[in-house]
Amino acid sequence: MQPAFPVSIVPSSSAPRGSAQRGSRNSPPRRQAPALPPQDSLAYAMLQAAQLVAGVLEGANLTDAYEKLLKAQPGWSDATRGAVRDLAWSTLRDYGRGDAVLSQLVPRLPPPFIHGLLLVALCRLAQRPEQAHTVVDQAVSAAAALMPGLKGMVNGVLRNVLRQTDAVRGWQAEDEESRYAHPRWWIAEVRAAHPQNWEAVLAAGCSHPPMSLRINRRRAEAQAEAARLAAAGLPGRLLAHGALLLERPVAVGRLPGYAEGRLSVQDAGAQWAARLLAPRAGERVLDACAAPGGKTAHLLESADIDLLALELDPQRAARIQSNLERLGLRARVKTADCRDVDGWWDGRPFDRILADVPCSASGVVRRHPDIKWLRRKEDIATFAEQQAAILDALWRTLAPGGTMLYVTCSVFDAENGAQVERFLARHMDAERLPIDGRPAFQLLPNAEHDGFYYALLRKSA
Ligand SMILES: C[S@@+](CC[C@H](N)C(=O)[O-])C[C@H]1O[C@@H](n2cnc3c(N)ncnc32)[C@H](O)[C@@H]1O
Repeated sequence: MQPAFPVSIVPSSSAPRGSAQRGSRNSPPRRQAPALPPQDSLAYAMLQAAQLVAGVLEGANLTDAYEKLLKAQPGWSDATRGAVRDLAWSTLRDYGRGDAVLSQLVPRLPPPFIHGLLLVALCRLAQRPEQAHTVVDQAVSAAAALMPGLKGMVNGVLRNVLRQTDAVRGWQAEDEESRYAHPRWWIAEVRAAHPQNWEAVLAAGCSHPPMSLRINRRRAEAQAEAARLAAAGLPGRLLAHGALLLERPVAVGRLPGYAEGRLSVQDAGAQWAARLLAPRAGERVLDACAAPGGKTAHLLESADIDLLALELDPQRAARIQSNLERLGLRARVKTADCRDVDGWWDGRPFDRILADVPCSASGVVRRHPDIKWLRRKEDIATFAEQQAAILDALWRTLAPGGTMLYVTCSVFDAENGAQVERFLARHMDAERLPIDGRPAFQLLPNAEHDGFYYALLRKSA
């Protein structure tokens, strides 16, 4: 799968000098800071990606940091935005691979920017070995712009890597974290939960994610919409449950029909939620952890229901409203902690509840590769506690005979099967309804969809 924006960025020496270059002929003479490379150069994209990677190494959220950067750089071309994104995301997907090499070649941990830059360069060298010398030159230019005193070190390390390709392969193969590009504890969790498929799950976690669309059946017909997109150069395949899997990802702004609310971007795995909960016209439905509202909207597209959407984070709650407006849908949206039932519930029970709980996001790690670097094993128990509290609180608000769909985008058992087992042990009035003949529906990430877990729980009448 190709990245959304193929990186077609030129080396800095052949690029025209861009507006990012500091100083001008008319400026008064002063001590010159080293010039930034031109914006359309690989060196510039590497420099920006290195800063994003360095931020993550110090604990920053990648998506937030990237969005902040885009706001600060409104003049970037699509190519520059795409190149920076692709370099940063690819580098972070490669967890452990660069560090297996650096631990052999660099005696002391370099400053975060240089550490990030070396990781970006190593990832790019692995992706484009035929451009090895350009990659090294561009990495050195990036270092020269921000930390000129360390450009010789960057040059030396990367040239060493080029001279020792067999040794590099050996170091990476020896080390489990490098071989599977995931933290060791994570590998162990996946291996225990999915003994037959653990290597495929880890490989999917390092791949480029697919892009799927959800057709708004109130405004468009699936086959006709797929044909319209194909005619516009965006071919795709309709999957059995109605999701349209695009052959190639595309920027949302280039999707015809998006602004008109005929379609939304939603992973094919996430599109099972509305089908499995299957609300009927007139029912009272609660979407308890709703932002940004993808599943809320799908539920409303599928039936005329009375829906309450809850969300803890007020900024994220605002995104639900704007998504619903684009799609021509209506729901009551409330900012609330769904565990604080007395604070938001009017006492009228719900026929159906969607509990799409906060989780480790280990099933969508290829979209958020910073979580491989930031999560700790202990976080899983914290998520599991939070999930149990949410399930117990919501159960009070479900009508006798009603159903609750428990959803995570995790591949860890503590958040999935083990969580549901513990819930069933605590609630004698709960039974698990089989999904397609199985006790639960675990979708493992692959080329069609991300990783999700679904369990359907029914309250005794
Ligand atoms: C997995 S995301 C939901 C995705 C959403 N269902 C969708 O399909 O677009 C979980 C959401 O739950 C929210 N959340 C976390 N704890 C919550 C709580 N106690 N009450 C309500 N919302 C909560 C998070 O802020 C986050 O937006």
